[in-house]
Amino acid sequence: MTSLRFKAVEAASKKRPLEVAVPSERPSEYYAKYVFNQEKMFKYLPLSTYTKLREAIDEGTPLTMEVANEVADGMKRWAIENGVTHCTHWFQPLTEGTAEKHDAFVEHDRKGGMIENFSGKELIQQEPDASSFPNGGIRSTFEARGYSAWDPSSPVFIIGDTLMIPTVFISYTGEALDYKAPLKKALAALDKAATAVAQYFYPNVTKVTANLGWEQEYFLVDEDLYGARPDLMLTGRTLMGHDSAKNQQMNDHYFGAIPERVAEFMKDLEIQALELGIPCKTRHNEVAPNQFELAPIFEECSLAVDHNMLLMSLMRKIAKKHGFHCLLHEKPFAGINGSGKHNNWSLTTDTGTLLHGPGKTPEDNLRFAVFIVESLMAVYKHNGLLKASIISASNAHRLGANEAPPAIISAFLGRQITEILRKIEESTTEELFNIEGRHGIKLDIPQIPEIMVDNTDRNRTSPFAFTGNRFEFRAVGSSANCAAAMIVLNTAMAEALTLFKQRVDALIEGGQSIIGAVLDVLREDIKACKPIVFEGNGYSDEWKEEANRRGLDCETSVPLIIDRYLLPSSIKMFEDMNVMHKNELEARDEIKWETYQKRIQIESRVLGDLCMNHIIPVATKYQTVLVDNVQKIQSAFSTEDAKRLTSYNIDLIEKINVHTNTIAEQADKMVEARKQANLIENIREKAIAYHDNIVPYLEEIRRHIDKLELIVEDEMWTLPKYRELLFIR
Ligand SMILES: NC(=O)CC[C@H](N)C(=O)O
Repeated sequence: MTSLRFKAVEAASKKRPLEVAVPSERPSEYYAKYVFNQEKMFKYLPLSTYTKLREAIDEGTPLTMEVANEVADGMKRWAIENGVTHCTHWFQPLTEGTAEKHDAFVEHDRKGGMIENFSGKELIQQEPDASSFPNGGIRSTFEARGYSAWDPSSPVFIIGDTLMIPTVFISYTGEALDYKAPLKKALAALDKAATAVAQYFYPNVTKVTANLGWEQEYFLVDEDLYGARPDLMLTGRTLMGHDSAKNQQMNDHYFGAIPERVAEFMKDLEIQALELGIPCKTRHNEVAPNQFELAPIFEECSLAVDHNMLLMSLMRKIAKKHGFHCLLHEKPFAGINGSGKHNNWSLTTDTGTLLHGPGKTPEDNLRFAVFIVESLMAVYKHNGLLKASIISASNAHRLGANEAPPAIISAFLGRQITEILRKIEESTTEELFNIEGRHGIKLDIPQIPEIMVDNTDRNRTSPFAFTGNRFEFRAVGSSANCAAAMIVLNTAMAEALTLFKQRVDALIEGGQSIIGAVLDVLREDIKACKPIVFEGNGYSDEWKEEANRRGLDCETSVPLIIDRYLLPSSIKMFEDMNVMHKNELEARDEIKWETYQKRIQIESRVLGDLCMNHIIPVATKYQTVLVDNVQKIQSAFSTEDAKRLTSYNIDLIEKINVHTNTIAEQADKMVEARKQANLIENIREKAIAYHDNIVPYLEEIRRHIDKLELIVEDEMWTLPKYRELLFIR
């Protein structure tokens, strides 16, 4: 069996780039080819239907069944022209993936034949009968029905022979069972709160949209090598593997020339993504060997979430075609960079103002300061909850090292913004107002240059960094659904702005001018949110101590971080902003604890198997070779010479013994610990037991395996090594 590794290495080394046929049209021409976008709506729908659908999209007015039927009819014509035979509701259950169940267009024509039909009812609502989606106890099996309902603001698209209809997924009793439903509500709450505050400065604003630009990091590993690593296949990460002598220390991969096989994969991916309307912009080698990144142009948040989910599934599929496996795990390899999905977040008004961007007038800059400071208030007040929104069994491995932020949420502002906030805080309203001749008053807030030198993503240890006209939430993990983080961030921002407005309005009612009232409350908040601002090295031990003193959430245990969804401040925020009720939050936490516990359970089982079926047998076999050698030397030489000649191998034999014994012993204890943990009924307690009692074994066992990897003869080692996984492409 040793040969599986070498066969895989050989097969992988022989692979050549798979040349991709590039469409004859330009990207701008095939962009959104498979999306039922505005252009297609206009072409395939009667004008009155088109207008009503646009109203539903822009203003959220519900569609009547009559209009839905007309829309379905137009969609069907477009779909059939593209060879489509099936349709499905496409939704985002709480599994981190997406779900679909295809139905063919066909129906009996009552004359013994078939017709192809697609009705408005099928478009707007389905009842996926599967009761097996995670529901955290909300949906008991006797009411197993869940509804999926079309969200007209997310465009319908085609994949292969199927018309994909993006939907929200809710229970029979109306609770959200997915990421999309609460995201939509969070965005609505944000729109309402941000519009009201933006109107202090720009009375014409009627809508505020949250933007999201994600950066997807990923690894590509040759599929043959992947197939020879049971841990990668079953857990998405390597549970063992000694460092490669060369890894990322030369910094020669980052932004280097893209390897040819990978370049063809990227080309293929981008063509298909563009055809689905994903505006791919950037591609490059990331820091770790065999690590890469793709980032599109930012989009409206909910659409960006759909596009990221879609992209992740395209990546997995297209990678296979090119003989790769795409790893989206946050930390597939120990000791080198992991993969994040930095979420660039900003707000824009329907009048075209970027609320997180500086402007030209002093009023613009006051508005800018308000939106920056209220973002900080949101992050400060809910820093523990924000951490809960990004934490998972896999992301926990990534945080705190190799350019990923630590498990303490803080915000980075940069020198210029800090200076502006200090000036506002320290000046009185009178000082900030300049009487400007007959034109009345002028605000004396310093100009902010559009390019802020220290606001690139230079502070890579900051989880929430201001980068010039947006915040970059860097803590989000590569495999996550961005919606989890975006639900919390947008809801927290909605709450911060609502509270801001309440206080400003109270001052205005008391006779203050608008600007004066805004300044007073802003000054209060600049002071209040200071503990969240941190410009230094997030990895240092001093920061951990300092953050603790500042009262920031420093918890590192995943099951305990998950608790933060049920803090009184979290429940109040979600309920006040009408995003989720307590029972929905409880259900989500149940799912999170269960997912965590199961992932650790799987890792622990896989590692147990690897120990028994690979590591110990291989090490013992090599030990026998050594023993054989020792015996032969002893029979050929004098006792004295033999002692000298065998001392090195005898030492190795003993070392192997120590490691294999420890591995066997620890693996037994790990099984015992699992048995104990499995007796626990309460899912939170069980997750805690897995975290406290099983995870340490995974680490300890790995340490001994990695030592053995250095001792055992290379030819005998059955599992592809880090150098092979990371450098063959
Ligand atoms: N260049 C980078 O920004 C590296 C980011 C890093 N891979 C992360 O985990 O977030």
